[in-house]
Amino acid sequence: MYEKERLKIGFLGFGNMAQAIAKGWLKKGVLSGDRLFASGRNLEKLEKNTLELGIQASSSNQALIQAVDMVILAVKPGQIKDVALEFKEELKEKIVVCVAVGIHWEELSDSLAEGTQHISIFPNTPISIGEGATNVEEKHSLSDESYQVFLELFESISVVTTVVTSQMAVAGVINGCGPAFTALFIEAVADGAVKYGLSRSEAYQLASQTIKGTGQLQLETGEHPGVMKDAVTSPGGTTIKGVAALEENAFRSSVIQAFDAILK
Ligand SMILES: NC(=O)C1=CN([C@@H]2O[C@H](COP(=O)(O)OP(=O)(O)OC[C@H]3O[C@@H](n4cnc5c(N)ncnc54)[C@H](OP(=O)(O)O)[C@@H]3O)[C@@H](O)[C@H]2O)C=CC1
Ligand SMILES: O=C(O)[C@@H]1CCC=N1
Repeated sequence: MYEKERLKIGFLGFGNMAQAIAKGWLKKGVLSGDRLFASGRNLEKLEKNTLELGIQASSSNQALIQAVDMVILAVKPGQIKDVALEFKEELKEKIVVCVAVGIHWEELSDSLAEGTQHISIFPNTPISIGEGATNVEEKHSLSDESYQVFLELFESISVVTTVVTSQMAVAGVINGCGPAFTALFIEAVADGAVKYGLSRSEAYQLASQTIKGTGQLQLETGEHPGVMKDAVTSPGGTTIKGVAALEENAFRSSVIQAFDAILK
């Protein structure tokens, strides 16, 4: 029986994504540092990231797996299968959560022992402040009890969406790549404002709060984005002039082409 209060979680690979998840749990007080473990190839580099968070670091992946109940595989996609194969025996008794882009349940199964409880997910970086969006592959081999524990942990720092295997890639462009697209937009908006004399800090604050508020408004009202746009664009007003200029430069088509670039 897994109890959230006693569960120990290990990050095999402690880069950007693993740190974001750990920070989210710590920030939200879901888990304390003594329940979190991380392993990496270079202990000195690893400790730079673990010490400030109070997480225990190890240069041995094997020791990490043995010390925990849940293992989060957070190395690069190209390294996942090698790591899974190397520690196949040790992972047999654990809950394995794979965050690698493009490594779905079926694929990872080939590198793990039969019967291993594992699930593939696609989180995003805002999880570090408890505002993540996590796509979870529908197909998994966690027991009901393990799945409940997993869900509770990830729902505490993100909105969890169950996605069929064939749509994991497209959904992942929205939540996984989306923070980069959104950051580009924030930067561009600020550049526009700075050009006309607003300070960078004021521009970033205004831009980020406007994106946050608009997203929240859409989530809470379920309003069609076009209706939200219409509510701001008064006839002959200022906003429609800006919308027209953006469309002249194929704003929406540019975004759609980003999906083509990633998925084709
Ligand atoms: N960043 C993001 O927004 C998202 C990332 N992901 C997925 O998360 C995973 C990690 O990505 P990300 O955090 O960005 O990448 P990083 O390169 O930041 O992190 C990967 C980490 O794995 C470590 N590592 C490599 N090989 C081993 C090994 N054999 N044993 C232990 N540790 C090892 C690396 O250490 P070292 O540097 O010393 O080699 C590094 O710290 C990827 O699979 C990615 O697809 C998923 C969704 C979003
Ligand atoms: O670009 C990448 O490699 C991953 C996918 C989503 C975020 N980072």
